[in-house]
Amino acid sequence: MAARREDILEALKGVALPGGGDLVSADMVRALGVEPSGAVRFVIEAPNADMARSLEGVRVAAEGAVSQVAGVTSAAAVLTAHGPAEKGPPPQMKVGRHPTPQQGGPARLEGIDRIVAVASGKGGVGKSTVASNLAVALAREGRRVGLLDADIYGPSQPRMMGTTKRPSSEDGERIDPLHAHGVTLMSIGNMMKEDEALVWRGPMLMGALQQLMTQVNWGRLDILVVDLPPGTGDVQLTLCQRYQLTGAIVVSTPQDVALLDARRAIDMFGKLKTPVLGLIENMSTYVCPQCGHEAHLFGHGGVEAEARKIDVPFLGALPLELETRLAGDSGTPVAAGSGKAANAYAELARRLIGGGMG
Ligand SMILES: Nc1ncnc2c1ncn2[C@@H]1O[C@H](COP(=O)(O)OP(=O)(O)OP(=O)(O)O)[C@@H](O)[C@H]1O
Repeated sequence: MAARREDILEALKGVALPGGGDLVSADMVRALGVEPSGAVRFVIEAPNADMARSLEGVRVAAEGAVSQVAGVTSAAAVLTAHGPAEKGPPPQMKVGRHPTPQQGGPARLEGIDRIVAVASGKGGVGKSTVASNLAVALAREGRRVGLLDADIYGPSQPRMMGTTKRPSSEDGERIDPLHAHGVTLMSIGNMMKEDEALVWRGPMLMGALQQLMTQVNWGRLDILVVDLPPGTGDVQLTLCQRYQLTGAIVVSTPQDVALLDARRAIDMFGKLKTPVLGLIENMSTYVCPQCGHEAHLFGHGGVEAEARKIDVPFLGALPLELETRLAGDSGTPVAAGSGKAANAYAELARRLIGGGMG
């Protein structure tokens, strides 16, 4: 039997804090993740470093309590603390902080009708390419579209959408997003130098995501497309648990290894009760521009067959072509122009709109 979040939280309610109360009533549990294998990970976040140091016994007790829950195969907890408050007002809006507690269940974002996540199991299958092109194609169909690059460790939307400018903030609290190709967009990449590395742990990532979702002046949107990092990590968990998503689109190449990872991503969305709106096969066919020969470098049809097998819609196949890559590198997505790929994206956008998902 799979471990249930409610049972884990119930067990954590039984772990008392030295000053009274328990981990759950004190709202100190963050990033609770349950792997399909039954492995459970979570963060215990103390208000300050001194308190965190005094809670080692509580951490061990929490791991012990969770490991007794039915379906749990292992439990690992990490202690963190809020950092000291920043001195004085920041000169510019700064993204990256610990998340603030959120009351109630997944939240709706004011003024945003739909939130659709674009996900993949494996890296490099073209998820960011699909997210940017889909956003542009939806905008070309007349929708009000936002694009949030939540690929916090490897943001590529500033390059793909051609917006490397730093967004401004009038009050150091709210961020004014950027605009390109008819899309309102925001990426953590716009807040960093291009070659700067982010060395953040789970809570900082979750705080950054929360800021990007709630502190950006998105305005009224028909749809916010969220470009997720590859895999099944903290950002995916936080997004699905904290916000009401319309659903997720999973991108894969037809290759077996990519499909295997895509299945894991689909399984994760199932566990998080986030609907999978459909699968997309990227890098499907390659037509030689010289001789017109059609080749299937990563296989062909695997994603459609998988969609049929797990009974989710197959949203379409996108060609592997040089133009798509060059367009992404140049900052004008291929969907902004005309041609085979642009048509495929337009069709995809219409299908989503027709199905009430765009
Ligand atoms: N259909 C396509 N035809 C040609 N090149 C493509 C296609 N799709 C994506 N690419 C190229 O493949 C590379 C990887 O794509 P992209 O960054 O979108 O993948 P990703 O899945 O988002 O990767 P990451 O793991 O970094 O999140 C990019 O250079 C992109 O231009």
